[in-house]
Amino acid sequence: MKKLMNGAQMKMIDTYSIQEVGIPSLVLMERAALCVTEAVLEKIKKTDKVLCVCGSGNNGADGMAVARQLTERGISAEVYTTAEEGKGTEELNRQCAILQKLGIVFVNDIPAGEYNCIIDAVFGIGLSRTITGRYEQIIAKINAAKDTGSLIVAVDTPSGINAGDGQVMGCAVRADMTVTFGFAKCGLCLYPGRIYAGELCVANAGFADVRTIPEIWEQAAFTMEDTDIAAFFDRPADTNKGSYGKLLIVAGSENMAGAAALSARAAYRTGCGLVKVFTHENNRTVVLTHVPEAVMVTYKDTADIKEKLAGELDWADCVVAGPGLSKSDTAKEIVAEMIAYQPKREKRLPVLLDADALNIIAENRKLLSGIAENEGSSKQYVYTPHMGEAARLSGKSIAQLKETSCESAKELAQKLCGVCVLKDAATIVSDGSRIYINTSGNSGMSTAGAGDTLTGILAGSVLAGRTQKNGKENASYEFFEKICMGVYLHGRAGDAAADRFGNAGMKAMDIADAVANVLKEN
Ligand SMILES: NC(=O)C1=CN([C@@H]2O[C@H](COP(=O)(O)OP(=O)(O)OC[C@H]3O[C@@H](n4cnc5c(N)ncnc54)[C@H](OP(=O)(O)O)[C@@H]3O)[C@@H](O)[C@H]2O)[C@@H](O)CC1
Ligand SMILES: Nc1ncnc2c1ncn2[C@@H]1O[C@H](COP(=O)(O)OP(=O)(O)O)[C@@H](O)[C@H]1O
Ligand SMILES: [K+]
Repeated sequence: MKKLMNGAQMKMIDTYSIQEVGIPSLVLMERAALCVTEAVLEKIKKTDKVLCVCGSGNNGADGMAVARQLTERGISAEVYTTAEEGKGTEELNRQCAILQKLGIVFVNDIPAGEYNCIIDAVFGIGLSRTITGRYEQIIAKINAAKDTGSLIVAVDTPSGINAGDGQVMGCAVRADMTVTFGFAKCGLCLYPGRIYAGELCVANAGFADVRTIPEIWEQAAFTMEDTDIAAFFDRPADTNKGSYGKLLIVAGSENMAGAAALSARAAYRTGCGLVKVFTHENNRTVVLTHVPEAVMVTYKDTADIKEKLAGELDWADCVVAGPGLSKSDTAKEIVAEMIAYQPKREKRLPVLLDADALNIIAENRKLLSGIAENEGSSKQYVYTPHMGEAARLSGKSIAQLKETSCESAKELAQKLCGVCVLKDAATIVSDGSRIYINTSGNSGMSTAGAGDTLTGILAGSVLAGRTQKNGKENASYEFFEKICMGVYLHGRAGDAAADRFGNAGMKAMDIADAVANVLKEN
């Protein structure tokens, strides 16, 4: 697990390192700049010309230090700065004075086509308002240079991108690479900031260890990495299929079989012990053709559907409900029964609600209050809305949700009394307080059925943690973390499917099957 910081948290880390621990500001800056210099040297030729475009804050000071370090290495590096003499930060004034003594050239324009590489050091985490006027022109000139083939390397953040939410504050530099300090910033993992950042390189600038400072560490968002996968999906030798959980998938509707098949296949590929599909009788052949390992429980009409479902809920260790379910009266009855059933059970059943189950809830607020009354703090419900479904659940527009995705996921989790997986190109998971930002996946996953595979993978992830080497439930990971891991694994499976079939040609079933490859390789 890797922490992600916003601008304010990073500022606290900066201040703590300097004021509490006593690491001099210029030492941090020198190390930060060295990381940029090394990254640039890997990308350019000895004869290339570099221009460092520096603002009047410490981001600009970093840029000046980079100009000095490149000059030391024999590279032609010049500086353009917006800072008036003596009016920058203390560090900037120091860096500027050194450059003047060294005779480094200061220029007064950013001509397109003249420099092979431009270092964007206009704004970093100190960007505090919408960019207009002179700064807008500077950013336009950096982008124009990019269009003529200059390599653009951003220092800490692409200038104009909000480090917290990834939004463009008026305009922003389109970098080829961003060297960011200490921690990846949330805004460089969220869209559109993630695109503006280009290749992201997280550099160790020597900040003090902040793991013991809850205001920073506990509050920070996080993401998963490949190195986390093995621990979640550990499979001890002395186990049987019951050790990996019994999953009930309530999905599909009359002649809608694909969603159930995708979810079930993905669940098995994630390591589920036993998967039962509860669906309309007409779907039996299709589901079994794709997942012969599945157990089928089918219905033809609503006659005894409640009793049938209750029996299966008793059997299950986890339930997925909603993919391909439709909004028929039968589907509505199923969702209502599932919610009414929870308080009757001694042990709370993890219930993952997706697609039409969410639409049914959005249209019937009584169901929501049913959940709210019984859930308390147990948080066993997981909701997986895409932006359209989230708009229906929250009453916000899709544009609003995208601009405030972290806050929106948090609010939805609170409102729905569970864990919200707000699906998008950068999926956010929240339990109402914590924020997970997903960094895996690709545009090939924008394909029908990709969400159905997510439900199976999430269930697999929840159930994988059931067993530890001693046969007891794995308490090392919280329910919320298991869901975050499922989201990460889904994206990695999408990446593996794209490696094999390409972004355009891959399809949802490829994602389901590729989970096996990802688990095998990690
Ligand atoms: N030891 C350290 O401290 C270390 C710091 N590090 C580096 O410092 C960076 C943070 O530096 P920072 O805090 O000085 O902020 P920075 O990003 O340079 O911007 C502030 C300036 O921009 C201005 N401004 C803001 N918005 C504006 C707008 N829309 N339009 C116009 N102006 C605007 C703002 O003006 P003001 O609001 O004061 O009027 C101020 O002048 C960080 O990202 C990293 O690169 C690393 O070297 C590690 C060690
Ligand atoms: N560009 C992308 N990058 C990363 N993940 C993506 C991208 N597009 C879609 N996804 C993921 O694929 C899934 C699509 O789900 P959803 O929209 O519910 O599809 P469907 O309803 O067709 O099954 C989500 O988990 C989403 O995060
Ligand atoms: K910058």
